[in-house]
Amino acid sequence: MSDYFDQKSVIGNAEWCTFPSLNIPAIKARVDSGAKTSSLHAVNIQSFQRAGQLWVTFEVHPIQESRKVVVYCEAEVVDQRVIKSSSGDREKRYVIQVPLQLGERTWEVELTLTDRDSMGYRMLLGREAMNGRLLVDPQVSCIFGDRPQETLAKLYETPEIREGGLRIGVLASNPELYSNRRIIEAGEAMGHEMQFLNVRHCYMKLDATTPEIHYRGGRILNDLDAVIPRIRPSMTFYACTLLRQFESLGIFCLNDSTAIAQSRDKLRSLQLLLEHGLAIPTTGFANSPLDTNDLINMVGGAPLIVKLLEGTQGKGVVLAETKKAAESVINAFKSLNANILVQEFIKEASGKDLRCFVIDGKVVASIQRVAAPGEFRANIHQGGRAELVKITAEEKRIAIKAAKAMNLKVAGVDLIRSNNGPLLLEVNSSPGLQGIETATNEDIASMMISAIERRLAAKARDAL
Ligand SMILES: Nc1ncnc2c1ncn2[C@@H]1O[C@H](COP(=O)(O)OP(=O)(O)OP(=O)(O)O)[C@@H](O)[C@H]1O
Ligand SMILES: [Mg+2]
Ligand SMILES: [Mg+2]
Repeated sequence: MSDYFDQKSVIGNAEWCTFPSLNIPAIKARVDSGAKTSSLHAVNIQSFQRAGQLWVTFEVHPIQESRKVVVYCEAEVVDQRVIKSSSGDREKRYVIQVPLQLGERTWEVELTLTDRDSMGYRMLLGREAMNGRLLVDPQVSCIFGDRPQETLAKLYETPEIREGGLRIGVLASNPELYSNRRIIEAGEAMGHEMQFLNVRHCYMKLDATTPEIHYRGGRILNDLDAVIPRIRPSMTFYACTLLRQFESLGIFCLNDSTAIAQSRDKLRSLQLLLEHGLAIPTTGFANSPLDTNDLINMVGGAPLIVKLLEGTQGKGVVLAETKKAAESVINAFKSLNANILVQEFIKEASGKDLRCFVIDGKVVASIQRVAAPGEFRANIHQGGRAELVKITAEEKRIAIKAAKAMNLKVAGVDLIRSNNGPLLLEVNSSPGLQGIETATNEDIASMMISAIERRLAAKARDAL
């Protein structure tokens, strides 16, 4: 029996812990043998690959009820688990394994990372981490010593602050997406503080005197210098509301809410492009199936293209080879209440289109996408491949003009080459980086960051 007690230390209901590998000298943990795993309250969790392994970067606010001290951490991910929180929500969390120092002893523990700071305690010490080592005396706390305010102030005297760098939020949905990872990587390499902001985790306070945007857990985002929106179509409505709020707080958005909203409306965009004197394939749109026949004639008859207004990645684009097929497809979509447009088929494009990446009124890279054999859609998602292309001066001029017409600072402009010259297909407000960076070897992510630097430098000069 004496052996049993020799191997174990008694701890109280709360203890100060140290995580040497995370550079956290002191964090107060709630001891909870009712919980299996231990958790650390982390925000801005972003995953990345290092030497073939999944890693995460995250920020810890080690001091209770304060967000002033921020420790930037990174650790290898050892597992991902779905955890049911006390509120009953299921959340997928990263698990890391790090040495924990408590008193004189140090041992490896598993921690799940979660961005919800539970009232007060920044850490929960669960029973798995205690097994074989610790016994709990629930009546006392801080048996291994307290850390008064002065001690904490000393321990955290040198929080990492990047001088001169900007605070840039990447407003998106998936931190693991190539484009989002690249933008964060490029921003950090250029000395900025990059924060991945999940659209769904942002919420806002509309108020005449103190408008705010909060991030899940309560962090306030009002002090950002800029936001890079990378909005997936399904999140357009909510994300644009958030962007309007950022704009009203004076935070620069690389692509503003109005421009994004109108670029997501295919018909509105085509109308705008025409208003600016840009050529598009002849396009028809009608509300009623009664007008199908004339609609088909309007765009020059079959073969023709039918497009779902809400489609992306080529999914809602159909080629109808004959008039009969066109009628069936149009009427079928209509009967499902889907909004569609019909468009003249540019056969001579032979499954190729051009993607021009425009930043701040310049074409910074362009590729040609070539459809898979037997396919007319050039989308990479439909098996198309990207290849290098030299675009003409006219194509360049059209791409720049299209981005400008849509008022987009960053745009992916899609063109096809017809017998009557280049025609515009669409302008994307969150163009992907993977295909185009890989094919051209250009560092487009850094160019996006530079656009923010230029803009904010100009703003600062104006303020002088
Ligand atoms: N009128 C047309 N004539 C010939 N080919 C076309 C025409 N419209 C579209 N295509 C081909 O189909 C592909 C997909 O069409 P489009 O870009 O309009 O829709 P989408 O790709 O679904 O939208 P998004 O690019 O926003 O994901 C084009 O890249 C092009 O290769
Ligand atoms: Mg497209
Ligand atoms: Mg599009």
